[in-house]
Amino acid sequence: MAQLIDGKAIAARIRAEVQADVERLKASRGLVPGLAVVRVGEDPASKIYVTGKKKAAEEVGFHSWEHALGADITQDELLARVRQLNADPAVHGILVQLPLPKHIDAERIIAAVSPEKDVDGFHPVNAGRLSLGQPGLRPCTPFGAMRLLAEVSCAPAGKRAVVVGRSNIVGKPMALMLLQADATVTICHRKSDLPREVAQADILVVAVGVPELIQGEWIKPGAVVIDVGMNRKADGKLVGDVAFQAAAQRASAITPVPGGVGPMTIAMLMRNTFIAASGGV
Ligand SMILES: NC(=O)C1=CN([C@@H]2O[C@H](COP(=O)(O)OP(=O)(O)OC[C@H]3O[C@@H](n4cnc5c(N)ncnc54)[C@H](OP(=O)(O)O)[C@@H]3O)[C@@H](O)[C@H]2O)C=CC1
Ligand SMILES: Nc1nc(=O)c2c([nH]1)NC[C@@H]1CN(c3ccc(C(=O)N[C@@H](CCC(=O)O)C(=O)O)cc3)C=[N+]21
Repeated sequence: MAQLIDGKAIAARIRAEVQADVERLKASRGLVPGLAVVRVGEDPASKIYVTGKKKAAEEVGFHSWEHALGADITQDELLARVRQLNADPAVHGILVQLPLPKHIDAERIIAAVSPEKDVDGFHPVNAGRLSLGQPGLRPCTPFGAMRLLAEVSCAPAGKRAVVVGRSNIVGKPMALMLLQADATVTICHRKSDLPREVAQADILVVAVGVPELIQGEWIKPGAVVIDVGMNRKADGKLVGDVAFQAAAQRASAITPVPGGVGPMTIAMLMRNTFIAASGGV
C-alpha cells in the first residue's frame, strides 16, 4: 500500500508557518498583509471556496475582504474594481475567483491585476516569469503540489514526470515547475496515449476533471501520484481523476481526494499573499 500524502495536515502546517511570519512582519514593520477576493455571481461552489479562503486569511492574521459582485456586472465595472484594488495600498493580494460569467473576458480581467498583487500567479507577466525560469508569483495549485513532493522527499531531478492536463492554471505551470526542478517532463492531453505515457511516470500529476480517468493498472510501481482532480459525484462525494484504490496498490505515495491538493491550494495562496506583502519574490 502506498503512503498517503496528507495534504490537509501539511496545509495546516504551512498556514501556521505563514501565521508566524505575519506576526514577525507586524512586529518588525507594522505591516499586515491584505487579501482581496473578488467573486462574481452566485455560483455555489465559488461561494464555498471563497469562504474557505477568507477564513484561512483571517486565521493567519491577514486583513481580508470579499467583494461579492452581481452576475450582471459589466466588464468595465469589473475592470474598475480591479484597478481600485490595484491602487489600494492595504491590499497586497488580489484574487478574482474563476470561472467568471460568460459575458466577461476572463483573460482581460486577469491581465488587469497588478502582477505584483497577482497571488493566483495567473497574470501573463507571472506566467512569463515562470516559463523563463525567473522568480515570480507561482500558481497556487502546482506550487502546492511541488511542496507535497518535497514533503515525501521526492526530488524531481532526473526523474520522469508526467503531467496529464495542460490548462494555464494547473497543468502547464505544473509541468514548468517540474522542469525547473530538473525532471524530464511529458505533458499529456486529449490526443495523448495515456496508458503508454502514464506507465513511464516516476512522478504523475493529474489535472483533468474526469472522474477516475487514470486506471491503477497504468501506474508504474513505486510512482508518486498527485491527483489534482476534483469531481463531485451525484451522491455529493468528491472523487479525483485517479482510480484511487487500484492506484494505491502500485504507487509509493499518493494524494487522496479530498484532503490532498485542495487544502494546499489555499495554504499556498496564504504563502503567496505573504510574499506579495513582504516585498515580493
Ligand atoms: N485542488 C485544487 O485546488 C484544484 C483542482 N482543480 C481540478 O483539477 C481538474 C483540472 O482543472 P483545470 O486544469 O482547470 O481543467 P481544464 O478543463 O481547464 O483542463 C483540463 C485538461 O485536461 C485535459 N483532458 C480532458 N479530458 C481528457 C482526457 N479524456 N484525456 C486526456 N486529457 C484530458 C484537457 O485536454 P485538452 O487541452 O486537449 O482539451 C485539458 O488540458 C478539475 O477537476 C478541477 O476541478 C482545479 C484547480 C484547483
Ligand atoms: N482565481 C481562482 N483561484 C483558484 O485557486 C481557484 C479558482 N479561481 N476557482 C476554483 C478553483 C478550485 N480551487 C480549490 C480550492 C480549494 C479546494 C479545497 O480545499 N478542497 C478540499 C475539500 C473541498 C470540498 O470538500 O468541497 C479538498 O480537496 O480536500 C479545492 C479547490 C481553487 N480554485
